[in-house]
Amino acid sequence: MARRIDMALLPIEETFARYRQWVGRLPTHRLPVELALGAVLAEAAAARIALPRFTQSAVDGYALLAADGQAPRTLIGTAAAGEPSGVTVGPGQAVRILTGGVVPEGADAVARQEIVERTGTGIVLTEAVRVGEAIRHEGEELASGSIIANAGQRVTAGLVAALAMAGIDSVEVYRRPRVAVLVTGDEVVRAGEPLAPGMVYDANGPLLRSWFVEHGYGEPVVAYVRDDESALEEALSAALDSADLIVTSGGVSVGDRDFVPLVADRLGVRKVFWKVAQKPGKPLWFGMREGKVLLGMPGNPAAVLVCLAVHARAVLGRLEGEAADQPKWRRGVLSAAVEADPERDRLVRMRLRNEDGLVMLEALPHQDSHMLSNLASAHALVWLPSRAEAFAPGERVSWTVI
Ligand SMILES: Nc1nc2c(c(=O)[nH]1)N[C@H]1C(S)=C(S)[C@@H](COP(=O)(O)OP(=O)(O)OC[C@H]3O[C@@H](n4cnc5c(N)ncnc54)[C@H](O)[C@@H]3O)O[C@H]1N2
Ligand code: MOO
Repeated sequence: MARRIDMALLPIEETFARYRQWVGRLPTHRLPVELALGAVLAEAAAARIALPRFTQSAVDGYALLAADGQAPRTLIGTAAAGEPSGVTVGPGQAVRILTGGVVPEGADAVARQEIVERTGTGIVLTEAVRVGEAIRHEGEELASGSIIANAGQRVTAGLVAALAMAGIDSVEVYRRPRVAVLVTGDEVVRAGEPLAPGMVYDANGPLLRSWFVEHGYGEPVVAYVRDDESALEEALSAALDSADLIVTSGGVSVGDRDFVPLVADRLGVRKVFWKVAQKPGKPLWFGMREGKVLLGMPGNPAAVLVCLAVHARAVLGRLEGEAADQPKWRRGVLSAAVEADPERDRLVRMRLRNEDGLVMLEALPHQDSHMLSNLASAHALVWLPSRAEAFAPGERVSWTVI
């Protein structure tokens, strides 16, 4: 079944192409490895030392020559972690060694303590050992100079550890973006305040702030703006001066008080696209001014969520120099039929279950763009391309983490 294309709405795939084309990378800087957590590497990181650095024992036991079999050995020294024995082991000799201790010259195996009996001045093995037993050899994991991570890779806690272990104390990374959030709407009231008729509690401020914090960008600057052209102009101008990524919520559709496109244009933000073939989040507006990105998100909270999970992720990846140009899509199987939309791709919040190795996805109720309550049970945001007929149980679909 061919997709019915609404020319006014940009397909989601095309938005990724536009971000790739328009959004440049932020400058790079050098950071101590631990401070680089969450940032993206701007150059490959190479091990400064071989790993293991020296041939060492994997157990607490005795370093010796395997060829002596079970003949008695005399103890001639001790090697603890960080304290090499300094002796050379010959036939009929052994060195007491602790896990991580340097294997002494001459020794070619370590007998773990459990198979050793102590005699007065020496030891006897209750079973023989093979050459190389319980030894970690110098360079067996990595040669000095091996590439541990590539440019475009995000630094995780595990990578911080791997870099540190290989003697890398600082890395060149892209600067993380500064984010400003503008929550527009005269009807928006902060939680805890009285709610006059026609007013709604603010969901987008808490959503946007928490999302950026949760994803490691720190506290964004959040401002609340009335539905007033000059108030918006002032706030947006300040945001463009201070942030790399500006996200607005509300005021981006075709209503009488939807001023974001107008004011953005007046401030010299060049529109790249407005309106995407997605549900929710259709009126998404994207533009650039001197490297600064403006994502004008709709006011409906579920539209904001979708725009964050799909579009903000893609834009942040470009700003931060990530190799991927869009969120990571995984595959799963629908456990029940789901309605399709003939004009817009649907982004549906679903519950995820693993069943015999398959990821099963089940759509949650309350998917409309003004509804958020199902987030308590949602794990996955499922991308259902626009088409006339419903999606059938068992169909394979793409999803991303929500
Ligand atoms: N004639 C048309 N009307 C609308 C269209 C259209 O194509 N033609 N598109 C609809 C779609 S789709 C969406 S999405 C909305 C987006 O409108 P705006 O971006 O201008 O957003 P607002 O009108 O300001 O707000 C929409 C909705 O969300 C509530 N809201 C706003 N901010 C918050 C907040 N911080 N926390 C909680 N809820 C918020 C607001 O009260 C509205 O109910 O336009 C449709 N209209
Ligand atoms: O695009 Mo709007 O978010 O469908 O309601």
